[in-house]
Amino acid sequence: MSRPSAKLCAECFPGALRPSRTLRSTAPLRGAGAAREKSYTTRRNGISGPLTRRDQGLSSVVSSERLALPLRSSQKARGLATTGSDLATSKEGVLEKKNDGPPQDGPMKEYDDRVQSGRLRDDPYQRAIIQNLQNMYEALKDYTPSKVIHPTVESLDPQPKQSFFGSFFSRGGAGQTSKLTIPENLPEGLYMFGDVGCGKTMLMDLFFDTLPPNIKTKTRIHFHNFMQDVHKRMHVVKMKYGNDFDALPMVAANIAETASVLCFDEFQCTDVADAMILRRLLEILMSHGVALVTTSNRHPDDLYKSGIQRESFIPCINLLMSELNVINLNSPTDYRKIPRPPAAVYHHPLNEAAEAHAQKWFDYLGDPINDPPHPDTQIVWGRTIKVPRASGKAAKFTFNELIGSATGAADYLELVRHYNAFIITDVPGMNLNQRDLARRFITFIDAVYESRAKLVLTTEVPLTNLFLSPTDVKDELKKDGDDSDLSDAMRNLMDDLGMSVQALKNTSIFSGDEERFAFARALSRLSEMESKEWVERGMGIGMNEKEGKEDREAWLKTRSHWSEDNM
Ligand SMILES: Nc1ncnc2c1ncn2[C@@H]1O[C@H](COP(=O)(O)OP(=O)(O)OP(=O)(O)O)[C@@H](O)[C@H]1O
Repeated sequence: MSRPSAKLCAECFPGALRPSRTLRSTAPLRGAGAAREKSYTTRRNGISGPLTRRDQGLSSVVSSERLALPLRSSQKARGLATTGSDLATSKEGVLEKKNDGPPQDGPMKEYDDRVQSGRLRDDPYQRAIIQNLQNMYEALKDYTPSKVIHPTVESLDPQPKQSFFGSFFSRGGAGQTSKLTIPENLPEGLYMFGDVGCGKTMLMDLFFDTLPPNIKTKTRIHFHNFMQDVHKRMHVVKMKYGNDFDALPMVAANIAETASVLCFDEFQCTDVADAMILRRLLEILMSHGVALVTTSNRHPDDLYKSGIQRESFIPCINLLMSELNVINLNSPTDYRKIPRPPAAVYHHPLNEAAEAHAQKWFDYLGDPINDPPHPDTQIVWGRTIKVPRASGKAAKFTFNELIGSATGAADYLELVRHYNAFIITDVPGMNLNQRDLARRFITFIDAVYESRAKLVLTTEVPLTNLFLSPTDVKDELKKDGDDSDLSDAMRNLMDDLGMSVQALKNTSIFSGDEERFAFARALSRLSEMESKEWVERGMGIGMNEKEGKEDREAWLKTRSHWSEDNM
């Protein structure tokens, strides 16, 4: 049966008839991105100095000192679209959070309040970013997203066969000029990037919490979880209409229906499956009038750096550069490194005391009286993950059991949905030869951190040497053959407990920036997760029954990430 092409068109998206900006994905959109270019600075652990090659690659970075940009005329545009996104029911029960909180004054006022009450330190770099978030808030106050128009099944039927990658990267026009249009009145989104621990997520959350009340639907989600959900939804649609069916527009329309503001934490692309659909996905979302805000550890130019078919991903980078305000949070402070009382959740070496340590925490975080330790299982995509010891909401694994039975982000996300405390014993020091194990373990640490769960470890070596021994680093640095570099890097290494980001940047141990960031972030997160505040949150320590209950509820609320609630 011959059916119309699956190319997105005005017929599927009548929004094209509204005043709009047309996307042309093939022509380099650098012009638009470059137009926003102001100047750039670099943050290397607070050390200023000549720009490195990588820094110079940040050609379109807007320095946070210069970020108080005027609103665009489109941001000022009012009332061009009709109301339509104030529906709050999600078809598949995911993705949406209804915004029916009290009217707010916006992120700037909230930041001031938190600084005044001592909850935040005043940080001039963050203030510059907040000014941009405040601008977006002002634009959103006058924004009425138009009604989402869902594509028809006929319009999405299969296109003629192409190569596997080719068909995904180019469907709907990555390789051609797309007919998608973005409404003129859509407030310009934000892409905030910067080093680990400098406050990107905190700023985005603050913005999310203070969105104006006219924004009826909003979602804040970890990007990993978001993409997982998108793939799941696509799978469901394809099961229904066939493998060649162009599921993405349908899925994107459903998402747009549930979120007129979409905030992504830790935007990244490490996976060809994501790379294949990202540009179209974001483009369709914006064409439905979804305003995007995202945090990332990297500039758009550095996304998917050594990925398969990287060149096909360039239109996605161009889209981010042209449609979002790309800003660098170059704060020199890693807030996670600010000393906090350690709660001794990590123990090394693997001696007799280590097992006692693990048991003590398992008893404390689990529920040995009502739910004595027992084996448990969780199912991910039809696969079984064995949990050797579970009690209450705590799970205890040896490192080998964990890495052997749960091996990827999907598994770890499933685990953090079911448990809120993890005791992992016998963690070995990992060196160059165990990169794979280290990668998996870092993914696990990220999942635990994101879900605000608690983590107890017994390790062979101190945490700072966990993924890399000083000998590895020394050997690696020697390869440079430059003594001054070597001593500098080694001094950094020693000064910063052997693990400064700068020293890592000088080595080739990690196969790319993606890994270096993941590694540095994991260490930063581990240090936050050993703080007394982290460990005691929700445990009601030193509180009466009522306070303890409130403390627990507040903590469970911070854990109630989108995926946890809804998947
Ligand atoms: N101005 C501040 N004063 C006090 N604490 C802060 C401030 N900014 C951020 N923090 C705290 O520092 C920690 C790290 O911040 P956040 O998670 O936002 O960093 P990030 O840049 O998103 O890091 P990553 O890239 O690793 O996700 C959080 O606990 C956050 O609440």
